Amino acid sequence: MAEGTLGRIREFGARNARKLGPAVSGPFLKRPKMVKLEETFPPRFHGVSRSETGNGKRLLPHVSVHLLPDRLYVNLTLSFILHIRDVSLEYMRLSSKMARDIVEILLSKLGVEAHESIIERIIGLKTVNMNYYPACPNPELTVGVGRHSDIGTITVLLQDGIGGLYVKLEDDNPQWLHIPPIPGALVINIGDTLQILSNGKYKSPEHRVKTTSSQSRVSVPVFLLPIPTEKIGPLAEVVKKDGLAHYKEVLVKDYMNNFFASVHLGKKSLDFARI
Ligand SMILES: O=C(O)CCC(=O)C(=O)O
Ligand SMILES: [Fe+2]
Repeated sequence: MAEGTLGRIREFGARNARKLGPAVSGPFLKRPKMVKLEETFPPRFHGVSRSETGNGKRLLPHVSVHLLPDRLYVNLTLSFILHIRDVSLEYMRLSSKMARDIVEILLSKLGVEAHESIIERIIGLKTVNMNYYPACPNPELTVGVGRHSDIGTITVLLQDGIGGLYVKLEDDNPQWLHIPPIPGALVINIGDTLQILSNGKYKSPEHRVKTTSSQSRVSVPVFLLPIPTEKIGPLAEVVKKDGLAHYKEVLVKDYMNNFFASVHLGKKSLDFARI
């Protein structure tokens, strides 16, 4: 399934990158150059988006196609994306089952009983992105995906064999560790939501993606997060043990809007909920 999914997306990306690039990057091109180089994520939460890349003159389409569950899919207007919709939704369905098991274990390690209601509350929304990063002749001119932590509860990431994903080690030791692709392995990321829920016990890793000059890369993250109208804050059981809450309760929608309102700035996104 994983190989099939990657293959379909690679083929789709290679075929459509040029078509998608100009279609989605129009408004983006009007921004000042510095912002272009810094900003790498769509300001919108769903739809088709692009990441930037460019050397000032020539735009190299660097496409990130975000597919969401049927319910929200209406926002996707480029109909040719429908060709890979089914394969990615099937992949999302399978991988979210496994992610749910991991979330249950992580909750139980916190001393929280993983009732159906809490699970639904914290991973009620599942989304899948299909990232196609074309090879960039001069990777130094592109950002790939800028440094950020994922905002949801947990992310299951499938990557092909090219590599380029880096995770930052401790804040006081700002070193970037390459996460090498391992055949058959998935990368599991804790997101900001789980950091908040666990009152900081689980930490969302800061990560970024660099492109290569010779080969395109495909990755498929499945994000599990609370629905936007949900509120998140440290879980009562954890706060009781810790004696105080390090985060305040926030509306998921507000957290997302704050995250997508600016360029990626590492873990600054968490300041929105920090006490
Ligand atoms: O492409 C990757 O390996 C990771 C992409 C990523 O960090 C994201 O979509 O949040
Ligand atoms: Fe990410």
